[in-house]
Amino acid sequence: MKVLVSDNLGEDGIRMFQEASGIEVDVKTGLEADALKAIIADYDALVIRSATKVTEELLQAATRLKVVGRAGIGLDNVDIPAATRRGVVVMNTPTGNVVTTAEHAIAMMLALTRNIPTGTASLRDGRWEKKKLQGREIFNKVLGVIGYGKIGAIVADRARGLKMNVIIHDPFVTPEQIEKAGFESVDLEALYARADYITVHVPKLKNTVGMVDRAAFDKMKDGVMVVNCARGGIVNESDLYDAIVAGKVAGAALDVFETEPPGQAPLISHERVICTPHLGASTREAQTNVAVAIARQIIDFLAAGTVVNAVNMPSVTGEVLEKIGPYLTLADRMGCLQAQLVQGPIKEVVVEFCGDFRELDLSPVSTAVLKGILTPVVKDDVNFVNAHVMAQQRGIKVTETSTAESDYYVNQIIVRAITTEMESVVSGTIFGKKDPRIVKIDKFRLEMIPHGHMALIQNIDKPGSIGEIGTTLGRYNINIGRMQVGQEEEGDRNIIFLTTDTPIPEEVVAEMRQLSLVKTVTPLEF
Ligand SMILES: NC(=O)c1ccc[n+]([C@@H]2O[C@H](COP(=O)([O-])OP(=O)(O)OC[C@H]3O[C@@H](n4cnc5c(N)ncnc54)[C@H](O)[C@@H]3O)[C@@H](O)[C@H]2O)c1
Ligand SMILES: O=C(O)CC[C@@H](O)C(=O)O
Repeated sequence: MKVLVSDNLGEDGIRMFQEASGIEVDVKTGLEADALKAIIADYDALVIRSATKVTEELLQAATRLKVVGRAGIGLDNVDIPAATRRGVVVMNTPTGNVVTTAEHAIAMMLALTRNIPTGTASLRDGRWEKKKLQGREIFNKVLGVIGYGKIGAIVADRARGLKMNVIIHDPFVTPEQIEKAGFESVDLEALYARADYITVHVPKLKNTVGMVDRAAFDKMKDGVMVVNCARGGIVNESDLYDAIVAGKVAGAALDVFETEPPGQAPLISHERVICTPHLGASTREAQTNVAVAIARQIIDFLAAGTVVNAVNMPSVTGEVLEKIGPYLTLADRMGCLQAQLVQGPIKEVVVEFCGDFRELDLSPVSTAVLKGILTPVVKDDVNFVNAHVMAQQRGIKVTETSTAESDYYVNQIIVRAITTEMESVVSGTIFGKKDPRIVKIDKFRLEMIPHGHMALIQNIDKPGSIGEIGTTLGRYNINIGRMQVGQEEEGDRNIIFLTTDTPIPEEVVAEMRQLSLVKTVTPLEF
C-alpha cells in the first residue's frame, strides 16, 4: 500500500507510516494541482492538512485511492460528495487540536484588547505610544461564544478562569447542557445585545457563512470586539470592515479568512484588526496529536478496513463493516424511499429491527436510514457524522426498537416515517449475501430492488392496466428495465415499481396520472 503525504505532517506521524509493515510512504509537499494529479494514481491513501485541494478532478485521476486523511478538523478543501461517489473514505482527527485552537482564540482576544501586536509594531518603528495604545480589562466583561462544540466549550471554560461572564448561543445544544456546565444559554439576539467580546466556533456550513454580517453588527453593543478562529467567511469581512470604520466594532482578531492567504485587503491593514495566518492549530503538541491520530487511523484502515472518524462512513471495524455493510445500503435506500413517498414534513422516524441480526451493533444502520431520509432534501450535505444532528435540527424524533420476531424473512428492517399528515411504513431485507430488497410498502407485499430511476404507480388491479402504462412510456421512447408488482393484502389495488433507463419527464408523469386505471404516480430516484 502506498501513502502520499502532500501537506506538512508532524514527524511522529511520518515515522509511524515508515515503520508500518506493508506501507510505503512518500512525502511530497507543496505540489501544484497538475503535479499532484500526475502522480496520484500510484497511491492508496492521501494525507493532507489544509493546503492540498482534493477536487473531483483529482479524485478522477486517483484510480487506486481508498482513503483521504486530514490531519486536523476542517474538510473545506475536500470535495466530500465526489469522494463518496468514488467510494473514497474521508477521515479527519476531530479532537487533536481543539485545546490548541481554543487557546489561540483566548490569546487573540487578549492580544487585541491590550494592543499587543500594534504595540510591538510601534516600538519596532521607534515609537513609544503609551496613551494611544491604552487597552481594556476583560475581567467581568461579557464574552459571547457562538457554537458550543469541542472548541467553543474549551474557550468558555478558559474565559471563566479569566473571570469573564460567559454567555453561549448554540441552537443544537440543549440549554440544560450549557447550564449544567455553569454557563448561560441565550439566543443570538441576546448574545449580540449583551456581549463585549464575541467569538465564533461554528463549522462553515451554508447557514453559517456570513452569519455575522451587517445586520448582526447592527445588533451588537457599541465597541464590541470580535474574534474568528473558526473559518473564514463566517464573519463577513466586508461588513466587518465597514463596522470597524464606522466605530461600531472596536476591533477584530482574525485567524481565518474568506480567501487564504487574504493578500493586502484593507481589513487586514486596518489598525484595529490583528491577524494570524491560520495558526489556530499550529502548536507542536497539536500537530503531533493530529499526525499520530491520522497515521494510526490510516494504517488501521489499510491493514484491516477499520474506519474511525470518517465523515462519509460510520465508524466501525473492518470486521463489523463487512457484516453490516449490506444493511447500511438497505437502510440508506429505505430512508431515501420514505423521503420520496411521504407527504408533509417528517416529525418522527421509527426504525425496527426484527428477527435475527446475530447481535450486530445496528446503530450505524439507523444513522443510514436518517442519511437516506435527508439526502433528497439536503443532497450531499448529510453524512454519517451529521445525520443525527441534522435530523434533530429539523425536529425529527428518532426511535430504534428491536424484536426477535420477523414474519416471512429471517430478519427485516421496518422504517416508519410519521409526518404531520400521514404514516408510511416500509420493510426491507437482504437477499443472498448483500442484495437490498424492499419487501413491503404499507399494505403491499413485493420484492423491489431500490436502484436507479424508478416510478411507483398505484393502480386498479384489472386487465389492461399494465399495458396502458407500457404504451404511454413506449410512445416517449422510455425503456422499462424492470417491473415489480406488489399486491394489496386485501383490496383491489396493485402497486407497480418501474425501473426505467432514463428519468421519466414531468409531462410524461402527468400523462400517466390521467390513465383510466392509474390512481397515483410517484417518480423515485435512488
Ligand atoms: N483556526 C484553526 O486552525 C482551527 C482549528 C480547528 C478547528 N477550527 C474550526 O473551529 C470551528 C469549531 O470546531 P469544533 O471542533 O469546535 O466543532 P464542533 O463540531 O465540535 O462544534 C461546532 C458547534 O457549532 C454548533 N453550531 C452549528 N451551527 C450553529 C449555528 N448556526 N449557531 C450556533 N452554533 C452552531 C454546533 O451545534 C456545534 O456544537 C470549526 O469551524 C473548525 O473548522 C479552526
Ligand atoms: O492544519 C491546519 O493548520 C489547520 C487546522 C484547522 O483549521 C483544522 O480545521 O483542523
